[in-house]
Amino acid sequence: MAAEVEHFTFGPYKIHKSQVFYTSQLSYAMVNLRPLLPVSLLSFHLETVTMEFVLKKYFGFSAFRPYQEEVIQNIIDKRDCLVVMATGSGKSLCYQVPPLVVRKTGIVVSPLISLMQDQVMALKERGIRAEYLGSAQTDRTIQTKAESGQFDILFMTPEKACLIPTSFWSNLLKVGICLFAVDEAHCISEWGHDFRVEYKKLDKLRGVLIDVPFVGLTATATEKVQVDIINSLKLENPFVSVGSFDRANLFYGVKPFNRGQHFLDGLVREISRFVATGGPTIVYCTTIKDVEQVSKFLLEVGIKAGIYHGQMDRKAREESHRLFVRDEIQVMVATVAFGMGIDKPNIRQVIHYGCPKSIESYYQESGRCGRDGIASVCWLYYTRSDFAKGDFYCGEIQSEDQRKAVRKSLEAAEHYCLLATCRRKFLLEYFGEKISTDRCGNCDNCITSKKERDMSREAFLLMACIQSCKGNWGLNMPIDILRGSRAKKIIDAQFDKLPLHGLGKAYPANWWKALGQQLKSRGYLKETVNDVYRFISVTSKGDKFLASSTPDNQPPLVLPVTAEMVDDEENTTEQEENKTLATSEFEGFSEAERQFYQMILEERLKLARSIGTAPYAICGDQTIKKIALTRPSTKARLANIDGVNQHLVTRHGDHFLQVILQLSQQLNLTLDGEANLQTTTVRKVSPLTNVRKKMTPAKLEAWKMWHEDGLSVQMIANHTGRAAPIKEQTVIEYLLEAAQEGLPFDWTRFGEMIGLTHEIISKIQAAILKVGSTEKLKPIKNELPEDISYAHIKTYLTMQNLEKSPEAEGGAHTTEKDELINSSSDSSLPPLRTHGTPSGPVNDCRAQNHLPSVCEEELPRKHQKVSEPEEGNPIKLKATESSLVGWLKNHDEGVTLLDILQHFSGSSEDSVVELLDCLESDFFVYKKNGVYRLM
Ligand SMILES: Nc1ncnc2c1ncn2[C@@H]1O[C@H](COP(=O)(O)OP(=O)(O)OP(=O)(O)O)[C@@H](O)[C@H]1O
Repeated sequence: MAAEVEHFTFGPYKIHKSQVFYTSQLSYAMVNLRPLLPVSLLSFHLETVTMEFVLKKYFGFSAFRPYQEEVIQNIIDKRDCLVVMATGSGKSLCYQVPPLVVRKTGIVVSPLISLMQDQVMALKERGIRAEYLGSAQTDRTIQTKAESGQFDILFMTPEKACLIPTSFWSNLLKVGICLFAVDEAHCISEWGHDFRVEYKKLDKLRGVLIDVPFVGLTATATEKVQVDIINSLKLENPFVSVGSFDRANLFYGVKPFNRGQHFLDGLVREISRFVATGGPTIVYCTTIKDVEQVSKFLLEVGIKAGIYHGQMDRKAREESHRLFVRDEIQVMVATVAFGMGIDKPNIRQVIHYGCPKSIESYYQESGRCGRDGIASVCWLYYTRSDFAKGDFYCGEIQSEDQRKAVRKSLEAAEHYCLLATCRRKFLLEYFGEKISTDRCGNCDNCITSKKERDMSREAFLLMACIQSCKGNWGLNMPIDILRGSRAKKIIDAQFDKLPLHGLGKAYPANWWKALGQQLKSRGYLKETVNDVYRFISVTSKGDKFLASSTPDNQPPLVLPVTAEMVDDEENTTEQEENKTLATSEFEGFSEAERQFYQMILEERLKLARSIGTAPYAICGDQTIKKIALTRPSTKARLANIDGVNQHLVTRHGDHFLQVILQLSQQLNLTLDGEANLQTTTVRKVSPLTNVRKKMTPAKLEAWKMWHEDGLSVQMIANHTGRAAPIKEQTVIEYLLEAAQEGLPFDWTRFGEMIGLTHEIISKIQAAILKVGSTEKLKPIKNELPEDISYAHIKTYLTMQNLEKSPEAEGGAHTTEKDELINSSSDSSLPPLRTHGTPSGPVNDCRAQNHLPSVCEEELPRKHQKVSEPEEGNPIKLKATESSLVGWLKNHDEGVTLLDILQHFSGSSEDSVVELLDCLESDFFVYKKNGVYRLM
């Protein structure tokens, strides 16, 4: 890292560094000098100041995951942090971003050399200056370079951190250290697994690294372990961020097995299926003997499998690791020695051949799977003898406390194996997380088929969906909706917006037809025939069933598994994992696009080989999928794809564009399509279940009281079942949140209850138009009369967000005054755009027959003034790089191409588009959902 400069010079301007704010806003200097500076100079400033810019530039992502921003901000503010988040949730970003924002070195202590090496490789591929110090480092100059601040991120082992001379730290402190992160911080605790004694000594550095925030990060820490980490690292008033442990994209399954030829044949068959679809697999064995045996079987059928265990020499282990991480071999058979040190995001299957020694290690090892969020599978095979290994695992452990902890963890692992109920629930509750549902729908126990079984949930879904179709269709339509079809007829009727859309993907169409047949024969459904058309509807018996059901809870409805269902269910059960992958992997892909995807994966592999890195370090599978679906023809469009960083565009952009063009021609695919990749992280956990997971019990309870028990907001607020009354405003917010989460919602009742009239809506719309953004409510409220409350504004915005037209949903009622206002409509106002839903079709009243007040034609004349200055502006502005950047700066919420063309009416559309293309490929401007924003 270069020595820190005191002043920045821009032509005649000299700015002291103190005038540059390291915040998510543009710097002081930029704001003041923007109109005078060419973009090439602005870039320097943009790069130094924004967290979002760092995220897109180096990582290619357009949005932080929920907790990341807070943790990063706290680190930048020099506060100690403890981050406990699921594997693959994006913890690393929390220590990777601050050094790039504040331009000081971040120190990261990591337990394994291989892990550090992989992370360094991936960071370098993003244009980040990263290195590591540890026994395997052969370059003796690294330490000297590091202490002069030449690296953004410096990894080191705990041993190195403790042994390195104090002069190293004092030199580095002079040039600047922005954080001291301890990754896999559970190693610090004797209560956790993987206890490492050197971790306990790290606290000594507190006295050396004064004023440097310490950050502990781990994916597996019970409350006890969290306390241990805080105490051991002496974290002072830490910002603690504990997220969900749920890995929703992972399927969990367990089977007992007997070691032997027969089982191994089956296992090899199963692995072959994954390998055929390009799904990297790890097989964890409990002994080296098993590693050798399983790999021998795999090699015999021609599967290239690597092995990894503690008795191999270091070189052989490293080579095995390298080949797997770089996609040169698809299967790794290993002992737990191949544990924390894998940073490969696209592992699709983790098999445990034998019960692991603790539930923590199982969670950690299985968690290596699907870190890129794509559906993946974790199978655990156990024998009863595995449970008797407690003494063996205790080995040489002296401490009685630790022996106890080891035994307890093994017991928990045994419990997990023998469980008859939801495995995810068990795992989450083990880590202290409560989930309100008993069935996740994505583990073997939640999907097991029987000859006769309770199909209440499926019946609920089908009947509710038929009801949503309002008796206007045959059985195929609701089935297609449940199965997530995006056929034209479904899009046209907006059935893809139904909360039920896609909830029935787990079963094929024939399965649903068989269920429909049964429900018909039992009087829950009826079919009427008109001419040659058949219409399906719910009978009064079906209505009663629906009335006594909630999305979480239905009265039992045990139905026989018919022959048609048996075939499908057996298939579903036996090959659940493959089906999940096969369907979700290529959801939304045409056959040609699927081929395109496979071919471009190959190209990425070749590119990675040629530059000596891992394919995932260039970009993740998820990004490759988006490329396969959009097939960008320009660097600007490539840069726009989530996961594409600046380094990739600069270094490999031309190569990628050439390959995309060539493959598109070869496969007869057009360029520049619109990606609609909603389902790449598809999982079998139903979204309704997720709703319950996301909503807190208090919110869900409020919604139930309102929706099911018909209570008023006032009654809910003062309900006697609650320890203390809550504010009515809070209840309203809870209810709006429930609507947002997709729970059934009666907008008419809600609108009436809060007194939302058309007149009020018109006023809110006009206020929004005047304020120009919906990001903050206060400015909107300030534009409105006293009697229009935040509840009105929030309700209106929620409906907009959910693309609910107040009229169609009955969310606003009409008063005489409303009619008067509506009759004085005017068509001169620009379309209303709300934050987050920039130009959705539902807002376009020419396409939809929705509430007039949502459309510009119907806004009252008195609001016309709002847009007059723009319209009446006689000066035709010309767009240049700096004028465009300057103007975008004032539109945080983004603008459409039309907005830009209207503002810069002195420039042609072609020249504006060309300018935008340049700005996009240079990472100044980012386009999302048709809206341009400054990065
Ligand atoms: N804001 C984001 N947007 C999109 N993807 C992200 C974001 N943050 C992280 N990721 C991706 O999520 C994946 C997992 O991230 P990361 O390796 O940081 O997880 P982790 O929590 O550190 O996992 P582990 O505990 O296994 O080390 C990576 O592929 C990473 O690129």
